[in-house]
Amino acid sequence: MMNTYKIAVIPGDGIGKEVVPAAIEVLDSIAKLDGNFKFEWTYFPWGCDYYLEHGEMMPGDGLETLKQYDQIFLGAVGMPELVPDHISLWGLLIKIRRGMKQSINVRPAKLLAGLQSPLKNPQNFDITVVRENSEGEYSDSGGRIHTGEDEIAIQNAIFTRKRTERAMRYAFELAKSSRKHVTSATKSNGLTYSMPFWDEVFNVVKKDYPEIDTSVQHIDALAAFFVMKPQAFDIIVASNLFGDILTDLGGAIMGSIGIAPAANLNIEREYPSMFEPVHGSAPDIAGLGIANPIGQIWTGKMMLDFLGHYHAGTRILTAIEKTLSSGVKTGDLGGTATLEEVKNTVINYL
Ligand SMILES: NC(=O)C1=CN([C@@H]2O[C@H](COP(=O)(O)OP(=O)(O)OC[C@H]3O[C@@H](n4cnc5c(N)ncnc54)[C@H](O)[C@@H]3O)[C@@H](O)[C@H]2O)C=CC1
Ligand SMILES: CC(=O)C(=O)O
Ligand SMILES: [K+]
Ligand SMILES: [Mn+2]
Repeated sequence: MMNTYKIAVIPGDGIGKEVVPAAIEVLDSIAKLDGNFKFEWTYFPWGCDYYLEHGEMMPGDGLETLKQYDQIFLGAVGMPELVPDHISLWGLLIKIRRGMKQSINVRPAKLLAGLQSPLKNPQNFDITVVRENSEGEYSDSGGRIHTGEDEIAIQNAIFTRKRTERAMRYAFELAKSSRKHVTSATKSNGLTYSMPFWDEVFNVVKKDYPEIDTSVQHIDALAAFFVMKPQAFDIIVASNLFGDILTDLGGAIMGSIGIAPAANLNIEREYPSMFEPVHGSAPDIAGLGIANPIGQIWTGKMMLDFLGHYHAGTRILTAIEKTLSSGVKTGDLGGTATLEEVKNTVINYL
């Protein structure tokens, strides 16, 4: 039976507009080769250009519109010289994550064939960070009062038992089909309420998974271990901000944040999930045709996995590794290839 997936496409800003069409070409190629499914792409021009014209990042009924699609494929958001980042991200990216109840963000990092990690002697690491994606330190609770010397900024971090537990349970479920280890990223030595709570919830949840080994690390030490011994980790569960920071580091130890993929999941499948790479809009290289499309392409593989097309997803990752092994790499990986060359090479290997 031929499945047709209706995908809402939001290239967004900067290099999002370059890497998204490239990844879509790759996804259309694998669909053709596979023969069991195809995509119907609908583009939405939402982002900072839209904001500059309309005063909002997406139309008022944008979330309702998105609910009509099977999944969302997004590039990146942000044009910091013209729109403050908290306006643009909260008006689109974070609005969708929350509005579509994408409470889990899954971000793998593994040593790929053909890639030079900046680590001197990298062991074979394969980590998945499960990031709580709907609350925590990313919060619009707080305020600013007074001016000048008296000025105060308050930013509340919000941790609910329900969502903390949901992220942790997802991590344990992943660990069952992985190497059966979950590490909790904490900081209960410096934060007196949120992270002791996080630790307590972790201790309760782990009792339901006696077959899974666990460890707890403060986020500062964990960041150091990502560099010193990334092979020691399997599944990591982290709060919104800790997971955010850790996964740029995960990209870096693979070779570049330009290759790191991510999936914002509505695990209940009540609303569409959103697939967007770890990296941002990279204004420093936008428009030059030299952005690395691999993060977005690998993100497309995660979308295929979520749709149940594991074989097609594996073929994409294999084609990525063959491309890198053949030396076709963009500048962030020390190569000289353009985005176009990398994309075409991936398609050829497919
Ligand atoms: N999920 C999203 O939409 C995100 C959006 N942002 C936004 O993006 C803008 C820029 O933020 P930055 O902190 O500079 O992070 P960034 O990830 O856009 O860029 C950091 C560095 O990595 C490089 N880089 C990123 N992706 C690359 C790729 N695919 N190929 C080659 N090089 C790549 C950039 O050129 C830059 O030097 C801001 O407006 C920020 O708020 C940042 C992170 C995530
Ligand atoms: C904004 C950002 O970097 C993230 O949430 O992934
Ligand atoms: K992104
Ligand atoms: Mn980030």
